[in-house]
Amino acid sequence: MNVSEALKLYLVMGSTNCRVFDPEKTLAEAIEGGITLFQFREKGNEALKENDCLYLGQNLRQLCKKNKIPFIVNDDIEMALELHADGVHIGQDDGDPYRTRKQIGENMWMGVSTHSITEAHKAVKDGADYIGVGPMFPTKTKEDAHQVVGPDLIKTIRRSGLDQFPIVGIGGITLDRANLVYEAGANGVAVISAISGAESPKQAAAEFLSIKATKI
Ligand SMILES: Cc1ncc(COP(=O)(O)OP(=O)(O)O)c(N)n1
Ligand SMILES: Cc1nc(C(=O)O)sc1CCOP(=O)(O)O
Ligand SMILES: [Mg+2]
Repeated sequence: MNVSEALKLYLVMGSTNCRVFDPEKTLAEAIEGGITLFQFREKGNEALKENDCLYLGQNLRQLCKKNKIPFIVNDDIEMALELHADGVHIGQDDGDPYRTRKQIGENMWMGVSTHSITEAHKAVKDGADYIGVGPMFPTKTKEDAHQVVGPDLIKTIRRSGLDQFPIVGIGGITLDRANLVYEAGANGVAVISAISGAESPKQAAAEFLSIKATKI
């Protein structure tokens, strides 16, 4: 699977986002529903620490491996290497992408968060394999989220020369709004609460996929 295909339905999640089931069951259900990429993002006041975090990461990594879903680790490059992850995701304040690339080598994917055209072009120049663009809509999940940029920023980035580069929209994406992100030109949507907080993560994931299939 190449990066653009993997971005189609990207579940981002950690233990603090799982409202109905435990993280392992939430991920297993979402995989059954058809997610195409997973990011382990263990964040927030109640986040697991050290060995507990590593243990959960190992379990989720195993689940992804068994089901051939690429596994990305958020922020923590050491953990990504320890878990033999398929990639890392870093934000604008998470350190130098060149250094990250040196640490992970050429075989792991590097995703970079962006909130403007300038950041998008810099991320590409710095060697990102994909960019996350957000927030698409207001979100309560990330306390320190940037101001909303909306799907229009994806359209503008596409028109600015990055017409084929792998792009995923993130932030406040629900079943009702996903269509706007796909239509703006994203390869996919990255979702936390709309899947990990759903009564049925499996059904939620399947419904996201059906939107992509019918509206593009
Ligand atoms: C796919 C994707 N896009 C953006 C982010 C946000 O990264 P960042 O700005 O570093 O914020 P945190 O997630 O670390 O709080 C992401 N994780 N994934
Ligand atoms: C992790 C994250 N990054 C964002 C960005 O804009 O870069 S918004 C966000 C939170 C996404 O959670 P939900 O799908 O529940 O809104
Ligand atoms: Mg980060």
